Amino acid sequence: MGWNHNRPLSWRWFQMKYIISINDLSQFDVAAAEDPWAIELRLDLMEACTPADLQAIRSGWNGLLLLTIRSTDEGGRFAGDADEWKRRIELLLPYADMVDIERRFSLHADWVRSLKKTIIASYHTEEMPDSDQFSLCEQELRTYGEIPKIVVSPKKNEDAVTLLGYTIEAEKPICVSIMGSGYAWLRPLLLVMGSGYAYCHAGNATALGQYHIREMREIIRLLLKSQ
Ligand SMILES: O=C1C[C@@](O)(C(=O)O)C[C@@H](O)[C@@H]1O
Repeated sequence: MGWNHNRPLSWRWFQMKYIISINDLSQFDVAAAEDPWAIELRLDLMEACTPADLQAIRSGWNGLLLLTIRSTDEGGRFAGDADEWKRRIELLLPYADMVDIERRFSLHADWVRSLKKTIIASYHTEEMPDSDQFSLCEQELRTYGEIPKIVVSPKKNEDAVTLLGYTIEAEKPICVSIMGSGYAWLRPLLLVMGSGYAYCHAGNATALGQYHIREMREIIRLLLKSQ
């Protein structure tokens, strides 16, 4: 089922969900003050994060909490296996609403779902997939997660147009984004074309090409203001 092309773009504006990604718990209050849909804790980038830390965060935050452990193969700093991944996250899971799970850790998806957590099934590549590869990846991610997230690396302008087309045609919900700073301008356009989620920062980017949440909101407001 593709995006409902009959809906006005302004309707899409209300569907867009901004996630602020942080790599240090000291950034949490600044992120929460921007009132994002969710805050992502990049556990692979943090020195320490304890259940007590998350209990304190939960007491003052009504938004959604997303836990992410990004592998080194997909752009992060976690080099452990799936069982180490589970050990790293299990004591923190009670405080989370959502968990990002890469395919290599997906053998634990049923356990995460049994704890009533929403799964963002993610894949990050430094390549630009063709249509079949994108569709196959989307289908595989949907076998274990409610929200597939596909982050790719456009190499030329034609790839940017192609990626927008994949996003329009993909089943929803989906998160489609890009790696690197070369095509950062695609991030808001992917939102407009049907990606339901955008990762932003609130002062400390966790990835190249991220916009501050206020920038992203303003770009989207200007892009859609005539709708
Ligand atoms: O996968 C993503 C997207 C991201 O890499 C970005 O480019 O904004 C930031 C990560 O923290 C997040 O888990």
